[in-house]
Amino acid sequence: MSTSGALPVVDLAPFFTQGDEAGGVARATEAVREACRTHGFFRAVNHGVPPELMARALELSAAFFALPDEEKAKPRPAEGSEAPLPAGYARQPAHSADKNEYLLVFDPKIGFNVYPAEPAGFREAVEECYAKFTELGLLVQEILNECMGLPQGFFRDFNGDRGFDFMAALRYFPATEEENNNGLSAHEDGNCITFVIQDGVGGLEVLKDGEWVPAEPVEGSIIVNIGDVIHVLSNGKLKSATHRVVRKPAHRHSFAFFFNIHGDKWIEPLPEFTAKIGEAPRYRGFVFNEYQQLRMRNKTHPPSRPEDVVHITHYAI
Ligand SMILES: O=C(O)CCC(=O)C(=O)O
Ligand SMILES: [Fe+2]
Repeated sequence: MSTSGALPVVDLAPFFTQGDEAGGVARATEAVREACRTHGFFRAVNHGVPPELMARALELSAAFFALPDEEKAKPRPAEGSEAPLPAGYARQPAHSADKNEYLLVFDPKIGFNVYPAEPAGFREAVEECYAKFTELGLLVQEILNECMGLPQGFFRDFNGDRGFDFMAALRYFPATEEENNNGLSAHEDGNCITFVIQDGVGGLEVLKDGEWVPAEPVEGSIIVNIGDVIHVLSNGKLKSATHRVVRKPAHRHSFAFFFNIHGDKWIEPLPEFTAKIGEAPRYRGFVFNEYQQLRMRNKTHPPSRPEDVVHITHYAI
């Protein structure tokens, strides 16, 4: 497979400016719709997250991951924590095909988080980023509400609980000569909407019509992608695209923010994409937590055959 093309770019500026005589909101909404139908990914610019904050968070994250292993291992999940996933530092196990390490955080308001003592200012930058990504998630969710033709405020009601969102500061190890240079295996995201910021190293790639399209680093921009929940709700009209990270000669740093949904939610294709337009549902319904657990099992007990890994196709009709 070759690499070609580029991700669609969407300028979100019209959502942050007063007055819309020129119809910028409608054009940007249409651009999001088109990108989500064709690629499942787009590059957002003028998204409301300050570029200097993104740069600072990435720099401080690089300083954290450069610490000795004993230091990095200190932020461990609190004993008996009820967080949906273990908060704090983790490294992929040696047997894993994925060669990366990460620090996982939840909404700072909930109190699951454990932070490293160093570098100074890292916690503040992480928390500021988290708050800004939450705002952006709410905005993009509103845009999807519009471009999916759903009743006004549908997502605000259906997905108003932010307790399952989380963010990972990631570091990928440099490519080596001996192994395959997998940083993160090809996968689809299981959540609603994902936001990624990255340093200048590169390596994130998106599968589009059988070709890997690089999501190249462009300073100040944010990569946005649709996850399996939106894919199912839209009966497959908005794509949860397969993507991966290929390792490069240098360490790569990124942040991925997962705008998620409560685990108890029932997920199934919405009437706007089925009964109302005379189309058959392509997925059966499921409780979101059940799918999360199946995805987790893929990681903790990877099936020996790749075809046995659970994807959203598990629920395909
Ligand atoms: O680090 C990246 O660029 C992407 C991370 C990602 O795809 C994920 O964590 O699901
Ligand atoms: Fe992903």
